Amino acid sequence: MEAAKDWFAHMGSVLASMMFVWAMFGQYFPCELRKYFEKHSKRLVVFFYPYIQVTFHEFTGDRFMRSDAFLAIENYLSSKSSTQAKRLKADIVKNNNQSLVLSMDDYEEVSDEFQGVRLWWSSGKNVTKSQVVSFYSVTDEKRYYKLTFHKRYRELILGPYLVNVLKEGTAIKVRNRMRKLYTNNCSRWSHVTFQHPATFQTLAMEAEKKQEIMEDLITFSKAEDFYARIGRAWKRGYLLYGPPGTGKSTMIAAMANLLGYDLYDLELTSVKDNTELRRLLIETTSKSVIVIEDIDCSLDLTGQRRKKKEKEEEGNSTEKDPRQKLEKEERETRSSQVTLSGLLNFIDGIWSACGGERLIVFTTNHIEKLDPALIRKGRMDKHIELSYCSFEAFKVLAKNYLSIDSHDLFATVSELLRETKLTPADVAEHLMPKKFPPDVEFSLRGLIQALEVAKEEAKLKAVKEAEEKEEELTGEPGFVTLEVK
Ligand SMILES: Nc1ncnc2c1ncn2[C@@H]1O[C@H](COP(=O)(O)OP(=O)(O)OP(=O)(O)O)[C@@H](O)[C@H]1O
Ligand SMILES: [Mg+2]
Repeated sequence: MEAAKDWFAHMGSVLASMMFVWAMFGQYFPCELRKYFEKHSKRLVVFFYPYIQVTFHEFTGDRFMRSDAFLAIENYLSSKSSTQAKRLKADIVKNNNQSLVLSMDDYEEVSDEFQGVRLWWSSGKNVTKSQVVSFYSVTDEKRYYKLTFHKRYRELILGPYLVNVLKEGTAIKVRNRMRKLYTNNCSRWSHVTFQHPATFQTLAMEAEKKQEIMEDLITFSKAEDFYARIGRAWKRGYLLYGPPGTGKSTMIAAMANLLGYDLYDLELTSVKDNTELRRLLIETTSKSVIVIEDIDCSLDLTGQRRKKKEKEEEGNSTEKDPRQKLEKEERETRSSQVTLSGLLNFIDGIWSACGGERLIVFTTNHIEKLDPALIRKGRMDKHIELSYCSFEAFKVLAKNYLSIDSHDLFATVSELLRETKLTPADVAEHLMPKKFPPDVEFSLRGLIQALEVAKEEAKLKAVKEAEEKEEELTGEPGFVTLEVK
C-alpha cells in the first residue's frame, strides 16, 4: 500500500509538473485547444491520483491566532510522531509537571489507521517574505498539516475520523495545559496557577471508600453522551462534611488533580447578589470544580426554616424604635441578597446552557445546620463524610510521611485510634519528620503520647459533662466516679 501510494504520489507530481508547464505556456496555444486540454488533464489527474488531500493551516484569517484545528491535530499526532517520525521538534509545555511535548518536524510524514483504513499526515510550511519593513530580513512561516487518504473513504475520513482527531487532540491539549485556581474578588474571577500536590494516593482514608469516590469521578468525566441522552446538564454535586482537619480541602485538590480540572474557589460572602452569582457561575469554564467552602458559615443559606424562626423571634423583639427597626431590616436585606434559592437554581440545571462538565463541591463542618432542601439527594449527588483518623488512614499517612508499611508500634497506635478521636491533620503533624532520614520510632512514640493525652482529655470532658447534667437535674453539684482501666 505504501509503495502504491508512493507511485501514485510520483504520478501526481509528474502531472503537477505538466500542469505547471501548461500554466506557463498554455497561453500560446489556441483557446479551443487550451479548454480541451484543461478539461482532460483534470480527469487524468483524478484517474492517476485517486487520493484526496485536506490541508489544515496554522493560521486562518487572524495571523496572530493559531487555528484550533491545527493545534488539536498537532496534539493528536504527538504520540504518532514520537514513534514514527525521524525528525522531531521538542518543546516544554508549562503544565503542572512541565512535560516535554514532541511533534514532527517540517516535511515529515506519519501514518494513521481508522477502522482498518490507512491514511497519512504530512507537515510542511509556506515561507513568504514579510511585508514589515525591518533592518533584518524577515520571513513569515506558515505551517500546515496535510491529510491524504483514498477517495473511496471520503465519508468515513471527513466525518467520523476527523471528528475523532479533533476531539482527542483537544482532550490532549486540555490535559497538557497549565491549570488554574480562580478566586472571586471585586465581582470578578482572578486566577493563579493551580499547583497542589494532593492526590488520592496520598489521601488518608479507607481504601474502599477512596476507590468508590475515584470511580464515581472518572465515570462522571466520561459520561458526556449519557448526560446528553437523558437531557441533564453534565454536572455533579458533592457535599463533603466532617470536622476541621479531616481532609475536605485536600480531597477537593485531589479531585481536581485526578480529572485535570481547573478550580474555582467561590467565596460567597463577597458575592453581592444573585445576579452576580449567576454571572460568576456562567463565567466558569468547562472541566472545572467549583468549590463553596463552609457553606454553613458563608451566608444565610439555611433557608426558610431559619428565616421563619427569626420572624417568630422578631415578634417578641424589644426594638420598639421605628428607626432601629428600619436599620435592622436594611441590614437583613443586604445580607440575604444571595439566597439559598438563587444557589439551588444553578445547581438544579440553569447552567445547562453553559455546556461542558462541572463539579460543584460544598464543604461544611456542621451538616446538621444545613437545610434539608440543600442537601437532599439529587441536588447533591454524593455525600462524603470525612472523619477522624482510622487505623487504615493512619497507615496511608505513615507511608507518606515515614515511608513505612509496618512497625512494632502499629498495634499500640491501632488500639489508641479506636478509643480516641484525632484528626488526620493532627496525626500528620506528629508524623512529620523532624530530620532526614526520619527517626521513625521517635515520630511514632510522639504520636502515641499525643493519642494518650487526647484519650485522657476526652475522659475528663465526659466526666465534666456528666457532672453538669447531674447538677442540672438535681440542682446539687454532681460527682461522677471515674472508672480507671
Ligand atoms: N485525609 C487526609 N489525608 C491526608 N492529609 C490530610 C488529611 N486530612 C488532613 N490532612 C492534612 O491536614 C491538613 C489540613 O487538612 P484540610 O485543610 O484538607 O482539612 P479540612 O477538612 O479542609 O479542614 P477545614 O474544615 O478546617 O477546612 C492538610 O494540609 C493535610 O496535610
Ligand atoms: Mg478546608
